[in-house]
Amino acid sequence: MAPVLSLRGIEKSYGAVAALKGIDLDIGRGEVLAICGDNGAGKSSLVRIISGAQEPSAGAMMLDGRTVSFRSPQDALAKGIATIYQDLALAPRLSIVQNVFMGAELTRPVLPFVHILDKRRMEDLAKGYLGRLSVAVEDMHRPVERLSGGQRQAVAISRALHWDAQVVIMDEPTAALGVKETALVLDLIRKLNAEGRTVVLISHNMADVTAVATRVAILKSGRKVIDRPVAGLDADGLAHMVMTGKES
Ligand SMILES: Nc1ncnc2c1ncn2[C@@H]1O[C@H](COP(=O)(O)OP(=O)(O)OP(=O)(O)O)[C@@H](O)[C@H]1O
Repeated sequence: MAPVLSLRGIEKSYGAVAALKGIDLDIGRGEVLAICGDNGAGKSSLVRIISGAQEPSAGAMMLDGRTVSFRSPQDALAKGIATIYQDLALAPRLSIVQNVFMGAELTRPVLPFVHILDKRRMEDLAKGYLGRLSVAVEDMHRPVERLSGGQRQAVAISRALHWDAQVVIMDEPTAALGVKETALVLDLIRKLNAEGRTVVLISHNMADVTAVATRVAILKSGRKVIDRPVAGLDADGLAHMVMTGKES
């Protein structure tokens, strides 16, 4: 599988703390890559680097084989990498449509040089994105604070679809969710992947990882200690690897 994103020798230090130590990682196009590791292993630091939220202290990143650096999360998004953090960055009081198009509102001309919001088109498109994720919401003007946790994830993912993100990074997407909502979110990941999009899943939940991931990279004390297919692993075996940093 040709990597969509490659990391070579990525280091990140915070003063005297070395959070990432020489990470080499290839993220294959169309895979669901889980990144696991104990607290403090370096997962968040790695995500912040590939999402454009912070720069590495050393090392290189290649996007589609070309060296790249991201100036900001917006820059990474414009280059096809969307990150969905646990808080989802949604505006709770605003509607589904407003959240999907936040910062990318569509307009239409009504007079020369006069444009107004194209509410109909945004509503239709938002409905289409949720439909592609098999999430049916009747009222697209419902504030997102009135949606379930899984539906909110779907709104955040719809935003990534609007930007046509090729890589969607999801940081602990099921951490705050119950069983039913977790199942919905895992299904969203499968749907995204079925469209050919690459998903990077940061998770402490080994059952989620074995349910949807094709490959797992395990970090320990800032190093990548394991990088292997998920096939043939169960949640207990994976948990053991995360704890010991060794293949069992
Ligand atoms: N802004 C920061 N300033 C100083 N040290 C930091 C900072 N961010 C992270 N660290 C340190 O870097 C190391 C890796 O942290 P990081 O948050 O990347 O790990 P993690 O695997 O995401 O952990 P968790 O699962 O708890 O979120 C830790 O030792 C942490 O204390």
